[in-house]
Amino acid sequence: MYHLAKGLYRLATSKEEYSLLLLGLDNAGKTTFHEQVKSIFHPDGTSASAPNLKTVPTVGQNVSTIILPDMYLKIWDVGGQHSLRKLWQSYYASCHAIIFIIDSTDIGDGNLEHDSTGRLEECRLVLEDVLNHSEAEGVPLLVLANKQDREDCVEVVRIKEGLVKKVFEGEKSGSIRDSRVLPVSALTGTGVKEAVDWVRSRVRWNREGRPPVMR
Ligand SMILES: Nc1nc2c(ncn2[C@@H]2O[C@H](COP(=O)(O)OP(=O)(O)OP(=O)(O)O)[C@@H](O)[C@H]2O)c(=O)[nH]1
Ligand SMILES: [Mg+2]
Repeated sequence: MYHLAKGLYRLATSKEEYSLLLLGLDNAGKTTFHEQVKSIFHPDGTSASAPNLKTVPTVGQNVSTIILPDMYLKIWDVGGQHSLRKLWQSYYASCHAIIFIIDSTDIGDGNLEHDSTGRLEECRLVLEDVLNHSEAEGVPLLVLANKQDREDCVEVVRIKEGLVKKVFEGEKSGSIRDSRVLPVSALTGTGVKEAVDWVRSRVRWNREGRPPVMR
């Protein structure tokens, strides 16, 4: 009887947990975004606090879990430096969504067909590599055009047309995945809540394809 009651209690109180992987080149703003998310949604039930925006390049990973009314969202913020990118693939099989963050001030004019002064080509290669990995197949992908607070940023429509659409057209598996491109400023927090809301709805939508972990 005790075990039955305990089981029923667990069932009634447990929640779905989804994992979110933050990717992007070094300096794109992943950790800054992560800090804003933590400050807005308060991880592990802690009280609200100002975001820590003094980031240093990530070596390894930063992990947090935010508690939402209907789910736990576990966030994996990994290092984007060249030598660390080979570690990303070990997260693909267990993540439920990927946020790929782009520094909109470091991609020339945002169009692959033009000569570029920034890291556009590097960004394309890295994004393509993520999308073509078999374990990332079908995982919802949110591309964030970050640093939109800066005057020298490329605007989101240009990034969508000039980079993301072209990468998607070349996706090897031709797999169907939910995707979206949104503007954001991780530094000021503009667009951060909308980004998390998109992920929340998409991981739920994809729960048959990638079932959550019950906690
Ligand atoms: N103006 C502006 N600066 C930003 C924004 N987001 C991040 N930065 C700055 O960009 C730099 C890099 O930010 P990080 O969040 O550490 O970048 P990262 O992607 O985590 O870098 P790695 O850990 O090396 O992969 C920092 O100086 C941030 O303050 C933004 O939205 N606007
Ligand atoms: Mg970082």
